[in-house]
Amino acid sequence: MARVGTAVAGASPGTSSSLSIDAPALAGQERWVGGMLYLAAVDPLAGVDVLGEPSLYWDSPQMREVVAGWGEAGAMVAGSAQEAREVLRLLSSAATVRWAGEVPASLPGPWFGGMRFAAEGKDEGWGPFGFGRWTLPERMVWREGDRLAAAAFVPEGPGAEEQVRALLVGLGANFPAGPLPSRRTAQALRVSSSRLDFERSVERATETIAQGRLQKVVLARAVEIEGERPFAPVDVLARLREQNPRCTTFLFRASDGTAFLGATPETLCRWEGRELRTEALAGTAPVAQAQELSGRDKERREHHAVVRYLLEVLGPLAERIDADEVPTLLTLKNMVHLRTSVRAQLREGVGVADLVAAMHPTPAVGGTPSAMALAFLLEHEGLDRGWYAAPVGWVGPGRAHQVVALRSARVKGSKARLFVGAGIVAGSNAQAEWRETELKSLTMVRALGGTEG
Ligand SMILES: C=C(O[C@@H]1C=C(C(=O)O)C=C[C@H]1O)C(=O)O
Repeated sequence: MARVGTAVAGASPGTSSSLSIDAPALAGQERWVGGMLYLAAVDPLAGVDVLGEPSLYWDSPQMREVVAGWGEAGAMVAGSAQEAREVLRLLSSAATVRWAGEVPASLPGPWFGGMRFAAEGKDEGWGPFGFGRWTLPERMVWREGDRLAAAAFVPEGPGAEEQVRALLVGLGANFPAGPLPSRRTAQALRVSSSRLDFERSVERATETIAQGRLQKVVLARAVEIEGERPFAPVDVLARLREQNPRCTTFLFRASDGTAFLGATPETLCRWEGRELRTEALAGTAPVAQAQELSGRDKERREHHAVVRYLLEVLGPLAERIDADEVPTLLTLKNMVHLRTSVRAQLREGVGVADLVAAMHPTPAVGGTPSAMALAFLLEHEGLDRGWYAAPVGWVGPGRAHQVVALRSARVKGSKARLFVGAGIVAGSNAQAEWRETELKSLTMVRALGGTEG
């Protein structure tokens, strides 16, 4: 059963969940009071200097969405994929916030969170994240057009509006006007990952593919990283957004403060009313080989597995689907991907909960046939992916933006566990796939090490 937790004002993640109710029972009711104001400021992340480390960050330059959040006014927890679907359905249909005073013209969220890639997992480090968890920040600051707006949320109850006003007064008076000052604290990293294990799994995958039981499977591995000093998530975020302007930079905090952060190039769904935007992103080469990428047979097969899948699963949910006829190149800092943009006009009543349930995991992170690929991963990958490669993002009434949590790491103190994967099809070569995952790891390694690279 999905649960709703309300936290006391000012509480940090981990002190929530005092109230436990059946999430669907909330539908149609207003349980939080929100208030807003505009700030004379330019960078939501700059709030770190007065509010401390944020509990969430979301920066999608493509959609012009930038949000930082502090504290937790409420949390919704899901213990399974079915519960995650219920929570997403609830948050995308019910107005959970009653606005006191001015109502924002547009607002990402206000619920932010994510879920696990798959149900099973043994890595205790993922424990505090739960299967799925979405939070309503106590204070959030976001870009609305050319201005920054700030909101505060408090559980509905006596005195709630006064509490909201007090929080807003504090935000308006103290929020730094300038951008986050750059704090370039480069540090040496100890990096380790088992090459032999990964290459063996790739070989096992190509054998299974040769036997005809699988067409594609995306194998991932973890990279263990240790810094000389504890990582400062804000500094890592600042570098991620600067170095990856075409990606969505994100941070979510678990109940014990562990950070899950990254800069992903892949959108799972941007949903608004009847409109859906999604994409197939698969097929990778170093920037220097960009011109050859579109012509490579192996890369094209990896890519087309995703396009076919999207058209197939979206078919029953859409009245109309438009996809690019040929993939284009998406150029990132040090690699290029094949990308096919897909837009759909959805059937009445289809929302983000249905989209996530139908689409995740796409063969960009799972494989084909999907069930076979997932069974293969469970048996041979030897990795608890946790929230890596899973849908993370924001949701609110009638709108949501979910990305695929790639190029990401779980960070606690001076330790980080980073995740990278690559699509395996017939003809894949273990050494080349290792090199591809090394390339993908650079996004996080550079940001954690504080280097420009
Ligand atoms: C699995 C990852 O990336 C995915 C796999 C890709 C590929 O195999 O070419 C490309 C982009 C992503 O869909 C990752 O970054 O960890």
